[in-house]
Amino acid sequence: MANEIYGNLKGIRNSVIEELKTFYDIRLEGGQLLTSELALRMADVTDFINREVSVYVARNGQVLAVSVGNDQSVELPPVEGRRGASRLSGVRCVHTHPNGNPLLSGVDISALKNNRFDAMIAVGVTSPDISQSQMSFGMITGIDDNEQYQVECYGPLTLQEAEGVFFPNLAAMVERILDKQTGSASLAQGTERAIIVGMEYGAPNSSGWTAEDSLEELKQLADTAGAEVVARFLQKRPKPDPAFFIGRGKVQELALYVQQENVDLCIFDDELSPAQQRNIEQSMGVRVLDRTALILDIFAQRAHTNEGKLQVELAQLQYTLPRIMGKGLALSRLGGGIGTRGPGETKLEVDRRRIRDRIAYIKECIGKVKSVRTLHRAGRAKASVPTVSLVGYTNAGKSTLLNTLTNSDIYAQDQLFATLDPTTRQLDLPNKQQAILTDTVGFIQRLPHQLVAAFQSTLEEVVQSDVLLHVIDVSHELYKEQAAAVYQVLDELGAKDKTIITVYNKIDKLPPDSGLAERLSKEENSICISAKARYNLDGLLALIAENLKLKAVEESFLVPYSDSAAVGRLHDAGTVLEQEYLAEGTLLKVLLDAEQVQQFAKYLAADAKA
Ligand SMILES: Nc1nc2c(ncn2[C@@H]2O[C@H](COP(=O)(O)OP(=O)(O)OP(=O)(O)O)[C@@H](O)[C@H]2O)c(=O)[nH]1
Ligand SMILES: [Mg+2]
Repeated sequence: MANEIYGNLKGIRNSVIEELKTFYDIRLEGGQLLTSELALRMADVTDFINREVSVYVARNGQVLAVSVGNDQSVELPPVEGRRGASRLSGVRCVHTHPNGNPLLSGVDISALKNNRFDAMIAVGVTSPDISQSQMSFGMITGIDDNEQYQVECYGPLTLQEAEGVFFPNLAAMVERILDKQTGSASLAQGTERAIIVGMEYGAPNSSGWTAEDSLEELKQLADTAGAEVVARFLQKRPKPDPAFFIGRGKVQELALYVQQENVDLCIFDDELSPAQQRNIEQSMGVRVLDRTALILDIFAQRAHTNEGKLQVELAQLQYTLPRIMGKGLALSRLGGGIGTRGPGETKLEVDRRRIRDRIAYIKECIGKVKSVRTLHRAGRAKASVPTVSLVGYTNAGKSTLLNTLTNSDIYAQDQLFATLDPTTRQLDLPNKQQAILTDTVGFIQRLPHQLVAAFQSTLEEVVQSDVLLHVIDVSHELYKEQAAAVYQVLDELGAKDKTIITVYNKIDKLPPDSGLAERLSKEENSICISAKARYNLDGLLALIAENLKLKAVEESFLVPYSDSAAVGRLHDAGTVLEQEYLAEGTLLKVLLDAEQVQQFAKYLAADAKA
């Protein structure tokens, strides 16, 4: 029932019950943890009946239930969209202590843990002057080694100080910590209701992406992350607002929408500054992500290998560090009234140091993995097996192509960022030559630079390979823009000048009379294929072989039997195609890097064999 009063009501006057019912009309606006008004009205009743009064408040500030006495039988109406181990319940419990003690009791703390309340707030009612009442609150702030919730308590604070505590930031921060600790990415479970927001500003850009295209892609990213996009907003402005990015009026409009439609999450298409993100969060009272954070979130869900996880965590920490400092404002305000340096402040410094330590540690781990990889690569280079890497926009069909070319079965899906960890397979080329084919993470426009940096060691594989296959989904209307975005990332990686074969994929999806395929296949070093329909794969293999040959040369060497160690070295250096034992020595036909020929120059036997 909408305004039922729970608990033991025996002996309580009707007028008091009527007063309690009016608590349902109170709304905590603007993200405040508690208002003096609510606290004082609760204290007033408590003082009168000498029993505890509890009020349960949702994130949007609405009062969900009111109860009397300290029994725990309140049945809370379910709160939408807040489930999963790493999620708080979305409800906070405000209650009074008739004995005047403003601190949380052991019972309070277990109720906090058992119900996963957003917060447990106690108001110690000081009679007769209830305006002198103080409060404190506890929040779940982590999970310890025994998988028990850890709780931290703050206070006591005066009611005025309590009004200054901005709650949504605290709750969002705690949920992020819990996400980390339970190893679940923040969007992984439950479906969060999200709105997406884009802005068109400045001169129309030359890249060809409209703000709407980009927003459509953001929606796909949100889908991939597991959020449900319930609305999209696009604003045109001459330039971004320094404090809120979008216009302040727009922020108001969104805040209203978010409250009415029970939205959990607001995702911006552009990168927000830490201050903008904080300001918007404060005005809207929901979590705010930007494109970068969303992509990082997807990567966190997808990373499987140890290295991949480390790289994503590194990128996330680097993204979080400046933002935690921003968040500190909310926390340090807590400490404001208590001493010169409040508990929030010190804790924050500890957090920052922990993050820095962790960043240093992860960098070290990645460095170690990297040196092992460099060794492997050196081994391969010595064996002179040519390497070919697949690059391209996300969802272009890279993994599908690797599967068809190498009869493999790696994960390929119609979703963004299906592949995160590099996969390597042996590729047989028509001239009996072999190569190593590597599939990698897809690129996207405005790929977060933290990610590019974190994945540098993985992507080095790309930079080092002999030939790149740039896979392009020609059936996508923005394929040209996508290709340009890929070139930009390649440029960032220093791989723009490598030998690149342009592979126009998904040709089967083009209407037969479009003429596009004919036009594209005339371009230099390019080919039209369908990885899925297995169309023109032989042509592609031949083209790869041809490109590799440009780098490798076929030479004949005659090694005298007295120098037979050189035969072994030639086997190591290249691919031996033929070997014959003549009277003068061993004749070998070897495919090897042009640069390596010099090392064996004295054995060159250009005319030894017809
Ligand atoms: N019609 C058609 N669909 C294709 C073709 N190649 C790939 N696909 C589909 O495109 C989707 C994406 O393929 P993936 O191979 O996962 O793409 P990817 O480039 O590896 O993508 P990420 O790993 O997410 O960056 C899948 O649904 C494939 O079945 C093709 O030649 N024709
Ligand atoms: Mg893939």
